[in-house]
Amino acid sequence: MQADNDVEAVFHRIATYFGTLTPTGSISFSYLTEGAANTIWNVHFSQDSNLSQHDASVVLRLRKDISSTIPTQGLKEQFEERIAPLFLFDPSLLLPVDLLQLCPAVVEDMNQKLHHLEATDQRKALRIGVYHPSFDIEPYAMIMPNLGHGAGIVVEFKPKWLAQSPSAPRNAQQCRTCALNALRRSRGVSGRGDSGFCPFDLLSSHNGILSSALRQIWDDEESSNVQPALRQLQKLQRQHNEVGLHDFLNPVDKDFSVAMALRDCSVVLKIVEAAPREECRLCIPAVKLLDLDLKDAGGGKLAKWARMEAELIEEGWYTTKGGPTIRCAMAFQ
Ligand SMILES: O=P(O)(O)O[C@@H]1[C@@H](OP(=O)(O)O)[C@H](OP(=O)(O)O)[C@H](O)[C@H](OP(=O)(O)O)[C@H]1OP(=O)(O)O
Ligand SMILES: Nc1ncnc2c1ncn2[C@@H]1O[C@H](COP(=O)(O)OP(=O)(O)OP(=O)(O)O)[C@@H](O)[C@H]1O
Repeated sequence: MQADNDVEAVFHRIATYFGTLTPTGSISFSYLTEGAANTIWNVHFSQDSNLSQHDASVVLRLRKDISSTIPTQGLKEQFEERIAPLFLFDPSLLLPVDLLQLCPAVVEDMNQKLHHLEATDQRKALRIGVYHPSFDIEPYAMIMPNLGHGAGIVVEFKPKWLAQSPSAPRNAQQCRTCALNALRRSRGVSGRGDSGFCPFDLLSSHNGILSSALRQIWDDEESSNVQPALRQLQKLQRQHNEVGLHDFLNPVDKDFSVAMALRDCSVVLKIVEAAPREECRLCIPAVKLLDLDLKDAGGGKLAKWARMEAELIEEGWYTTKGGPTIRCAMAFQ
């Protein structure tokens, strides 16, 4: 059957990724998780496969059929041209990402799995109803190492805005992230960008402040490896800082794609038991930045950014203190 042959061809392409030209056994995919724009799938090999030692060691990332995503091949080119050069100081912060050609049957199977997850209440309510484009429209996925594979635990957070918005009032008491979190909490909504701490605390030279922020995401004092990566991210955000209300309202000749990507990426930390003679109980051998896709200002995004910034300014979210649930570092400067 053609569909089986196609799936076999995908299997061979994934085997080639691992340097194996004659794979045995079979391959399957299981849903791992998803964000607003992409779904993430574990890659499994049957026990009798000569690739079984690689079971769940890589993931596939498929874009969703929404106006804010662009073809995966173009996304990869943009990443290589615009994002990778920003991280030459430490390329290990980025995950190696490759393109993988899928086939109609695999894409269809994954869409059916999303439907099944919905029918069995295993897909978050806010993600329901969005699937992948058909193979004709999007033949590629990204393939990359699974950060959750192997020993240790994985902790993830979004640092969001590590530089204040250029259009925040001079007398601001809250940073861009805390101001938006306060607005959203007042409306009973919050997303992954609300980690429960002020992003500036992540850059604090005061150990107690840093530890207390990080304890919102994992329950230990170890933090030494995290700040260099965050400082670099802050530096890059400052270099790409044309993201004020004036910029969004006057977008001609402006490019927000890198600036807004730098403000919406995730930090993933791998945490493992330290060797017995180490000072700390745990250590962080890997810090990675995920989801640095360039942001497309189309599809209503530009209007959203302008509206959000205008609301924060006009409704006074920058200038009020956050209240009992938000402790912004700016209010303590
Ligand atoms: O607008 P923000 O700052 O809330 O960021 C959005 C994120 O919300 P967050 O605040 O991190 O919970 C939002 O994240 P979640 O929905 O919380 O996973 C998306 O990352 C969204 O980007 P896109 O639409 O997928 O390109 C993000 O939108 P843009 O960065 O593209 O505006
Ligand atoms: N290589 C990976 N290994 C393990 N988990 C991953 C990997 N890549 C992504 N994930 C998980 O999948 C989630 C969603 O992935 P990703 O951030 O790429 O989606 P997105 O739709 O672009 O996110 P957003 O909601 O920010 O737009 C991540 O937050 C992370 O938990």
